[in-house]
Amino acid sequence: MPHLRRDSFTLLRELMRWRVAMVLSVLIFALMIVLGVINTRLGLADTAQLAWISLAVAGGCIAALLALPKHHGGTVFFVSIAALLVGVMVFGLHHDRPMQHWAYIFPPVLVFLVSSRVALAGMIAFGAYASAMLAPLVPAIDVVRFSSGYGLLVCFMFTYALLQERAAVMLRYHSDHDALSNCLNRRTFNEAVEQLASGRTPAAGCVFLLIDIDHFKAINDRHGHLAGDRIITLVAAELGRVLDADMPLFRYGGEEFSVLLADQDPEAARAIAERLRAAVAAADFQGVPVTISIGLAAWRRGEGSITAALDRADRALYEAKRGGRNRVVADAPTA
Ligand SMILES: Nc1nc2c(ncn2[C@@H]2O[C@H](COP(=O)(O)OP(=O)(O)OP(=O)(O)O)[C@@H](O)[C@H]2O)c(=O)[nH]1
Repeated sequence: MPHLRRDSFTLLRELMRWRVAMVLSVLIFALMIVLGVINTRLGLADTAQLAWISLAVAGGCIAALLALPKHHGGTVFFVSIAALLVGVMVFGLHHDRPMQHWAYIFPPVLVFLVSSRVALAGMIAFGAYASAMLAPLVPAIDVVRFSSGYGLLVCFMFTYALLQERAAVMLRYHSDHDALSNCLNRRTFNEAVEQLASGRTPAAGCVFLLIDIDHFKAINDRHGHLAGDRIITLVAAELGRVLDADMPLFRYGGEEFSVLLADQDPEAARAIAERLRAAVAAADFQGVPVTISIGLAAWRRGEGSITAALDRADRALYEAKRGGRNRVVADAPTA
């Protein structure tokens, strides 16, 4: 759907990032209280002080995360940590203090921020940078030890990020598609319509096609519901064959489909609808005669609401049914 940019998953990812940042901050806060108390009891003033400073930083992070909008908060948190880690490396070099243990935090931080491939490039670059910083400060064997440990961590984190990405792609597919017809589902349709209406896509208008299988109740009654299901799947496949890749097909309801033609001229849209109708009428559905009726309505930004256009398409579909079925009808303004 090139014209219909969908961003609910991006938003979800940003909200998850905020949640992870929050959980992490709270855990570090709790850990620092424990470390602060233990170090104070052991009389280790320096490390206790470090724990109290970290406690204050974690507390500040929690406050900032609560104050920032959730879809930015997590990103700001992880970008700040990544910048802080680079700062720590530079600080270590300038003060002759090896800081390699901090470098191990970088891979998980990066994995929360960017895609697996970008994270891999970033992790390698940071590892090389940290090793180069370490080289003048410690014996060569310690640089080798650090690089080996860090390299292993990179392998694990990259694999984890790849798995996460794969799971997200599958989850997204299943949440966007209808299991019976394999078309995009009604939720995706609603989201596409909402994005068009709110101007979050470059498209300035669209044509809706509402498609309904004719006499489907009779098909179910005569051939059984399983055969009915099979016909829904086959009709969807036939419609998909006629439509171009940038013409999304949705399962709108039971035996109803919809097509959203972004920035399409109504005349051309009508020709597409005719091609769909003719293709279904000519196809062989395992000996069952199947036809479809199509209602069509155009919408342009600034010319009435998008739901009113959908309503017009629905009324045009009703006219197609009333006119004898197996036909395309455009509503009056579109025609
Ligand atoms: N097999 C099957 N049937 C479904 C599904 N969803 C809806 N139906 C059936 O589709 C039928 C739709 O019937 P109606 O809305 O009365 O319309 P129709 O018989 O297609 O007649 P017209 O639309 O007027 O041509 C109902 O009997 C529903 O039970 C489904 O997923 N599978």
